[in-house]
Amino acid sequence: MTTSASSDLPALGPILAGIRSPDDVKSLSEFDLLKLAEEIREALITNLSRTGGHLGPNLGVVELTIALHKIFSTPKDHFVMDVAHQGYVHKMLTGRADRIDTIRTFKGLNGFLLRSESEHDCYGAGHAGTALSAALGMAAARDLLKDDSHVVAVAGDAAFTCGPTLEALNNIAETTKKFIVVLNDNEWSIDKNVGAIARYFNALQTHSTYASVRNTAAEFVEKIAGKAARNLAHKVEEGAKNLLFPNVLFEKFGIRYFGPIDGHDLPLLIKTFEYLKTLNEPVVLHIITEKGRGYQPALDNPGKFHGLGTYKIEDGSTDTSDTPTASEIFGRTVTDLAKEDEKIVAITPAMPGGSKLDIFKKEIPERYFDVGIAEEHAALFACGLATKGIRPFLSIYSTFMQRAYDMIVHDMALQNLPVRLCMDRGGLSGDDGPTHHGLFDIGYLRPVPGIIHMAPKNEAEFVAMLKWMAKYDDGPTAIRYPRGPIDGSPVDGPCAPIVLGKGELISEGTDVALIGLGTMFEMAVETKKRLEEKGLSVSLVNPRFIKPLDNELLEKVARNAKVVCTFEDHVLMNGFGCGVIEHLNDVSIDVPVERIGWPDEFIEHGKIDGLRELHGLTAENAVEKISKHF
Ligand SMILES: Cc1ncc(C[n+]2csc(CCOP(=O)(O)OP(=O)(O)O)c2C)c(N)n1
Ligand SMILES: CC(=O)[C@@H](O)[C@H](O)COP(=O)(O)O
Ligand SMILES: [Mg+2]
Repeated sequence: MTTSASSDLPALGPILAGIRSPDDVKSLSEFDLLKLAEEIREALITNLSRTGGHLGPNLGVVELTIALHKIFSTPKDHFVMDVAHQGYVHKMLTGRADRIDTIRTFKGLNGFLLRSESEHDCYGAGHAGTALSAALGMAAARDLLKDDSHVVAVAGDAAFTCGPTLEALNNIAETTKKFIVVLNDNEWSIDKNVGAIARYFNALQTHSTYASVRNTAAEFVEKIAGKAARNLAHKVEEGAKNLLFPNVLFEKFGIRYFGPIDGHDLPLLIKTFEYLKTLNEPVVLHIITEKGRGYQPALDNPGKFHGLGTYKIEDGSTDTSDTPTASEIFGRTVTDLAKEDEKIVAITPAMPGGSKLDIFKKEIPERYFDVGIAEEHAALFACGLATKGIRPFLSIYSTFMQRAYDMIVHDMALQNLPVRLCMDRGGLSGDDGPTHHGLFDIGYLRPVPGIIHMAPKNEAEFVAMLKWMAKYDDGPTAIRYPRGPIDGSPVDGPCAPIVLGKGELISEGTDVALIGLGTMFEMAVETKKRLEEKGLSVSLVNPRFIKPLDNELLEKVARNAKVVCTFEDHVLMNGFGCGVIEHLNDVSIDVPVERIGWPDEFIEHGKIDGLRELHGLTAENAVEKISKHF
């Protein structure tokens, strides 16, 4: 393997280093393609050990992606990848191999496909379930425009548990002819895939007719690729299971099913795509792959290596921290609460590891529900439970909660159902970038009548709020908390009791009123210190509640201030600060309000501190904005 001349270049093998565009893939011999696959795996394992990323999913699609670029021609043809976290190989084969060591780093390659990053990225993603619908749109446009491009949607087995995927399946056969779906089945979501669809796919792999169709499979390959391919028969028998296995699910959708075949058998994949390309009907190719293929630590622990930070190549070990993450505090607390209250249940849409509800699953499995990648269903399911007096804690990342917004309004709030919405990754998420930053939940929840929305400033308050939510049965409650630790300022003494709609007045002053929401309270504390060094008298408030706002406390500090400043890990548009401005206006308190928060734009990927500095979420900037009023 070629190592870079200097440590700042990616480690690329000679064949991979020579790939400047997919055309370079097409000119390679089968032998070199197999070598290329080895070099891509080396490059993924080596470079991602330094940057982190979605190693497991990408190791699973090396042969698939090579075969796609061997047979099809982007950007004329279109590859639409579901979630697109498995797009690193595609990036390397479309002229970005020399930047693979920048993946998910500031100003580096995005961790998902991105239209603005390359003409070969026809569609961006980050959230699951979008590929088939978007690809169908491209196919319909192709038919209208009468061009002859091919559209290939690549979706994992878990993506098929996602509502929009099934909505697309319902439409494909009535909308277009030439359309290829690749079902990349590795039996894993982030954690083990769940539900009836996962079991159905598994049944296709193990169906007893496999043995009886071996000859048929060999004939199938001969039909695809001519007699020469027949000598691949032993490969076919090994790699191609039930090639012609009648498949109810897809056939009923009017989609011809092929597979399952070995998704790591590069010659077979190439021959199969060569054949499928000639068909003028919607088809699905079911391939069986291994998540983490080629790297034993990832094969041994697909959940950990789905997406991770930096790791040691030799054993896949990662740095650990003694400081618990907010998710760990959440998982532990809700599990302990559930041991005291049999009405408490936990729900996750396919994120037991990320939400740390795997703690709950282990200790109280009978009251734990993983519903698959199905946020809309998760919210409705929680509503149903709540009608019967059950106390559902629904954990969904803030960004994925956007999927369930109508259920929050139409089902939860309108019926005043006591569902506990636990929005993990509330705030900037960092590495994953704009598709994953949880920067809009205040904006989309604040207008909803009757909803309660909280944000804790530190661990003690987080636990206290969860305990309060466990008892509060008079309607929906929501709490937002960050990715990583919530180790804000240590509590001086026990956490003051949580009282609905009441914030905390930490100090009173006559010049400036600082209101720091959630984890941004820390920045308000630092700002207070700097302002006092300038001789100013500062009030400091921990609001605790976004809704209902503590109007009495807000009026008290605003009347005594020459300027108010709010701090939030959320966009400024319709954020917490807007609520403050609205109320002060409504009670005719005419005091200027400065706001520290994210600008009205999608924030790129990168490390949180660097992005805060870049976009002015700092105590320094707060002091500068406030000082203009004196
Ligand atoms: C709407 C939404 N919910 C949850 C996630 C988190 N997520 C990212 S990848 C993934 C699992 C995808 O599994 P699969 O489609 O089988 O692809 P694989 O990683 O196995 O290749 C999940 C749940 C997401 N990206 N989008
Ligand atoms: C691709 C995807 O949506 C998940 O893998 C996500 O990247 C997980 O985010 P965390 O790392 O914050 O759990
Ligand atoms: Mg999968």
